[in-house]
Amino acid sequence: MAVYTDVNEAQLSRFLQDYDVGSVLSYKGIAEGSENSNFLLHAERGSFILTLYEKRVDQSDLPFFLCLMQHLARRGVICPLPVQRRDGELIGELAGRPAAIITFLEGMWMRHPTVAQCGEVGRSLAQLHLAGADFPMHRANALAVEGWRLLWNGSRDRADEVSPGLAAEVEAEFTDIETRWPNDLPRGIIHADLFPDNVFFLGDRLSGLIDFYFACDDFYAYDVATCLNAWCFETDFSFNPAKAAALLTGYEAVRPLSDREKAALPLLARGSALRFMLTRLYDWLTIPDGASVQKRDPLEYVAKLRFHRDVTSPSTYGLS
Ligand SMILES: Nc1ncnc2c1ncn2[C@@H]1O[C@H](COP(=O)(O)OP(=O)(O)OP(=O)(O)O)[C@@H](O)[C@H]1O
Ligand SMILES: N[C@@H](CCO)C(=O)O
Repeated sequence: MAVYTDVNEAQLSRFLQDYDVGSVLSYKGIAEGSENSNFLLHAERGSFILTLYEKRVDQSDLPFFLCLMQHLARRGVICPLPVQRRDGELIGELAGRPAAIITFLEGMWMRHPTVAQCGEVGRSLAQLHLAGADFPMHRANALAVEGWRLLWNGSRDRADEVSPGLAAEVEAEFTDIETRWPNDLPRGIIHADLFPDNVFFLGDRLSGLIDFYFACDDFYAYDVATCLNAWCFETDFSFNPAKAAALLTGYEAVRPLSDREKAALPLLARGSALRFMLTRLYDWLTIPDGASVQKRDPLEYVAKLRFHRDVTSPSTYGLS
């Protein structure tokens, strides 16, 4: 579930007086998501998502996330547009939490994306990278290599509870990845969490990208690597080369990858698999069973890590 903070009608009506959306027709909490409290809001002038930002989001990052969505939406990326308050601000306060309203996007996320949908994601990711190139704000990636160490320090001692031998395997990964991690690939704004549950489709047409709350500055090719992991493996964790080729072809139709970016993909995909394994492992070990936050399987990302470790050429991903 993802309603941590309840909002009553009087509080909401008062909050909406600062906006030009008319009065509330109806609103209800949204179960999906885990970071923030989200509500579907029908107001006289349209449908919106109302988000109350909870403790896992650093409040000082909110202007970056909301201004980024505004910037991208104005440049044609299909993402929510934050609604400005009458005073021009994008962030207000509701029930004691920072809160914002963004436009509602139609569509559904795909539990089993098709090859064609992977192509659409690649294309949209490249559009996002190009549209973000002149965004003037910056945010370091809190979950870049140094951040992974902090997560690992909090889980290493219990990693073998999840899978025997995992601690030693991850230590070896760290040594290798930290030594070889590139420092000079093309970089700019990345989404950093473009998983299927953050992409809506109407049929094969992509109808929205959401959840920019991990967006930051990092290598564009790292974002591509994250999408390879999130979109191009099947539920039995097997790699689907047709989906990878479609995703990369879609991406390159908009923003061709340089030879150095291509050559780095196996390592970046390994690093990205390690990053998501670590956040999942940390949650797995620290969130109590039965808590409202959904725990995701870290072993899925151990399997992906092992796959990329054996990749010797980017041609495995369908690149020449
Ligand atoms: N602009 C939007 N249009 C339509 N639905 C939306 C929109 N934004 C969010 N949602 C809905 O709200 C749900 C939660 O949104 P979101 O993924 O941003 O939440 P979150 O709390 O940041 O969760 P997490 O980071 O765990 O995915 C989405 O799965 C989707 O159903
Ligand atoms: N996409 C992440 C969850 C955080 O948004 C995962 O699947 O581990």
